[in-house]
Amino acid sequence: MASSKSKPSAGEISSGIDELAGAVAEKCNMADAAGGDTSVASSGATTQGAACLLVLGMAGSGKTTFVEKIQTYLTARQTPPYVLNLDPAVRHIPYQVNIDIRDSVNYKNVMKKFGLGPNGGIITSLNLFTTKFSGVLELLEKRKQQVEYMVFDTPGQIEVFTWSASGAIITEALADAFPTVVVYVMDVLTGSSPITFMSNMLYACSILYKSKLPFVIALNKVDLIDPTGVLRWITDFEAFDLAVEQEKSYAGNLSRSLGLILEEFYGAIKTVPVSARSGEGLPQLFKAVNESIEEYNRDYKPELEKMKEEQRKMKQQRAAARLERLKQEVLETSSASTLTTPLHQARKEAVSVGVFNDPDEGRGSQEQNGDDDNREEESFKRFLDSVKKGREKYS
Ligand SMILES: Nc1nc2c(ncn2[C@@H]2O[C@H](COP(=O)(O)OP(=O)(O)OP(=O)(O)O)[C@@H](O)[C@H]2O)c(=O)[nH]1
Repeated sequence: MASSKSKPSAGEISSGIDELAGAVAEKCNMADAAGGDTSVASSGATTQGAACLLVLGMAGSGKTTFVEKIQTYLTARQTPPYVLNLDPAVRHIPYQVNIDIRDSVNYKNVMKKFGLGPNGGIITSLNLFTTKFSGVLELLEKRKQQVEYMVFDTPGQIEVFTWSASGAIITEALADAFPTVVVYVMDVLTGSSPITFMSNMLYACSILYKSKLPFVIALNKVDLIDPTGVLRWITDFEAFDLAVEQEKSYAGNLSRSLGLILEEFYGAIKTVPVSARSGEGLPQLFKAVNESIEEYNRDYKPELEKMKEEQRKMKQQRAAARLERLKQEVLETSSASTLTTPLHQARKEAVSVGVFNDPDEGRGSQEQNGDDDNREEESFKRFLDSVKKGREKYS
C-alpha cells in the first residue's frame, strides 16, 4: 500500500534515481572486492567460462535454501560458484554472497523516498540495480574463467523478476553474454495437489516461453514427500487425468484440458527431484544443468546470433529506405525549383560529394558519371577557394 505522504515530483525522482544508481555502481565494486576475493571464487578455473544459473520459483519454494545447498555442494567439489543475490527485501542470506543487491539499494529507503509499498519498493530497487547492470556484467566477465557456475537468487515474489522490465533486461543480458539456464524451484509438497501442480506448471511454462532458455525444474523438498506421483503426472498424462478426475470443480476441468496442452512443454524440460535441505538429488540436478548448458551452446546461441543478424539486416534496410526517401525528396526539390537558395545549394553539394550516390542503382551511366565528376570537381574547387579565403582572412 502506498504511504500517505505526498508523491515526489518527477525531478526529485530523477535525481533520486541518479543518486541511487551511482551508489549501485560503487557498491557493486565494493561487494565484489569483498566477496570476490574470498576462497569461494578463488579456485576452479575453467577453460570454457562460466554458465549462469537463474534460480526462480514461487515464494517459499526453497530458492534461498537451494542456493545455499548448491554452494556447499559445489565448494566441496572444488568448483565454488559465484553467487549473486537479486532479492532486495530478503532479511537473511545463509550463503556467502559475492554480489548482493542489498549492498547497493536499500529497499526500505526506496519505499520511503518514492512513497511506495513493499512490492513497488522491490520492483523499483531492482530497476535501480538494473540501470547499472552493465557494471555487474563487467565483474562477471572478469570472473568467468575462475568459476564454473554463477548462481542468481531472485526475489520471493516471482513476478517481480519474471514479468518486470528489469527481470527481462537482466535475463537477456546474461543470456547474451554467457550460457544461461533457468532452474525453476518447485515445492513438491504444495505441488502434490493436481490443481496447484498445474498452476506451478503453467507458471514454469510461461517463463520458458518468455525466456526461451534451457529449463530445469528442481522438484524440491523431496525429504518431506515422495515425488513419484508428481513425476508420473509429468511423464504420463493418463496418470494426471486420473488424479484430476476427483476434482469436480471448474478448476479441475480446466487443469485436465491444460494437462493435454502442456504435454509438449513437458518434453522441453528436465525435471529432477531434489532436497535443498539434505542435498539429495544434486548430482542428478547438475547433470541436467550441464546438459542444458550444452543445449544452450548448440541450439540457443546460434538462434540468438541469427536473431541479432536479422535485426542488423532490418536496421540496414530501414536506413536504406530512409536514405531512398531523402534522395527522392532532394531530387523532387531540385527539379521543382531553379532558385539557388542557400538550402538548395547545400543539397546540391551533398549530391555532388556522392552522399546519396548508390552504385547498385544502375543509374550510373557514363554520362551520369561524367556529370557527377564535373560536379565533384566544381565542389572541390569551391571548397579549396573557401579554405584559401579563410586563410587570407586570418593571416
Ligand atoms: N524440509 C525441507 N524444507 C525446505 C527445503 N527447502 C526449503 N525448505 C524450507 O522452506 C522454507 C522456505 O525456504 P526459502 O529457501 O526461504 O524459500 P524461498 O523460495 O527463498 O523463499 P522466498 O524468499 O520467500 O521466495 C524454509 O523454511 C526452508 O527451510 C527442503 O528441501 N526440505
